[in-house]
Amino acid sequence: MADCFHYDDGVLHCEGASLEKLDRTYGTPSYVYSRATFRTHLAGLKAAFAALDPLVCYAVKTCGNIHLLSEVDASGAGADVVSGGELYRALSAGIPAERVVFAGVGKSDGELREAVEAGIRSVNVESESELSALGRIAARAGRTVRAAVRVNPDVQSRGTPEKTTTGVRGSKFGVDLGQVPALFERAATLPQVALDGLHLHLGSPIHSPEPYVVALERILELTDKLRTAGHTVNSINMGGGFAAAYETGGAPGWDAYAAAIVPVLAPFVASGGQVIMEPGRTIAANAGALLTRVRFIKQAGDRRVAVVDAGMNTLIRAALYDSFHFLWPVRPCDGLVPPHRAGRLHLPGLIRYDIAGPICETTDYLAHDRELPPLAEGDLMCIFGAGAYGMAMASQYNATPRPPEILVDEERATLIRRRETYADLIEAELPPPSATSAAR
Ligand SMILES: Cc1ncc(COP(=O)(O)O)c(C=O)c1O
Ligand SMILES: N[C@@H](CCCC[NH3+])C(=O)O
Repeated sequence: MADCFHYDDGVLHCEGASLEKLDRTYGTPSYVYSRATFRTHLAGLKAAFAALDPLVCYAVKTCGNIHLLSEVDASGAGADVVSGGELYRALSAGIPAERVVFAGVGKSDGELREAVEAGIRSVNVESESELSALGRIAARAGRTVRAAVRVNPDVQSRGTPEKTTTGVRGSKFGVDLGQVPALFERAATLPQVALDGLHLHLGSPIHSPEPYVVALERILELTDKLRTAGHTVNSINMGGGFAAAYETGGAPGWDAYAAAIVPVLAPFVASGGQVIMEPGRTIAANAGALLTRVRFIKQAGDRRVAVVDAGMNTLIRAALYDSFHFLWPVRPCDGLVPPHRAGRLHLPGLIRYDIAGPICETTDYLAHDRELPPLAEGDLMCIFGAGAYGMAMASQYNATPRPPEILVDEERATLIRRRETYADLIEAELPPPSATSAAR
């Protein structure tokens, strides 16, 4: 998996752009993306699975800026969306509706209607009630909608946090295996719903191919059962979940996933079936980084704390899931450039820090106990692997404007989302009575 963030002459660059230079133009905190990495990842994943000729539907929730989505479109990939808003993003970026699949346990009537009217590739229903609602809405619109059932295959994956596991018994996601035939029976009574696919998503990240193999074998067995009962299964959507290397070598390559998964699905494809996949993290995580600045350094008991200007409002993953993000100064003192990215680097001269954000929450840390080159107030730091679920989960908590997003293409940097302002914080709020009467 390519990574275009590298040290050149002791200074961190994204492709050919120095992060110091980006800071001078855009300030901190800022999200910086490498177009080459994003593109290479889309192409590399597709190549690894070429034998299945899959429809790759990039998970918009991961990082949904329309400039990145237009890269997705240009690569020939589609979009996996989980809300009307994500559908709007995908269509706004030019992704054709026939390459869009729509998951989600709680779609509103309005969202189902938008999907039906857009004519998307598949609405992935997650309950019998949703299937009935889809039938009613499609009938009212006088349109036929293509659908799949999201199946809960009840497969646990080792190392996947409980908080991000979706495909185990009792989860709110999908329909238990045993209930799926009943949904196909029900769909047969809904003339406007063409139910012809099965969908699964085990969770995120799934650190090895084995859980996919187990889940897909169950799905293929179910496919046989459904076909024997006279139903049609034209597509199997294996969801997302491929890991990203937050530490050097910390994830299997796509070839390793493909080596195990392709043989399982090849007979289905040979029989005319289509495979769909919904990668997110594996595409975007290492295509993006968060640039932040050390504001203050303080001693708290026996801990050395560097307070930076990015916090859980900017990147919530560490505070929410205890996730690991490698971080390092943009111009490390004494040229202490990291030889690779890992939790513990044994270099002489490192000092142990906690990296805290400015938010008024006890969990607002980006990292604990990290050995880093000596930091000074004002230093620029880079938080790596922040392209996935970074900006997408950023908030205005503590009334903090969200950061800008910058897309780098070789030496050229383009602002693809501006920094929010204080005015953005109150933009959607109606004036309070006092302000209204004062204005009169
Ligand atoms: C239905 C669905 N598909 C795809 C994804 C993308 O997952 P990942 O970013 O791990 O590839 C998710 C998120 O976990 C999801 O919920
Ligand atoms: N948002 C999570 C993973 C869950 C993905 C959504 N189904 C993360 O930051 O890792």
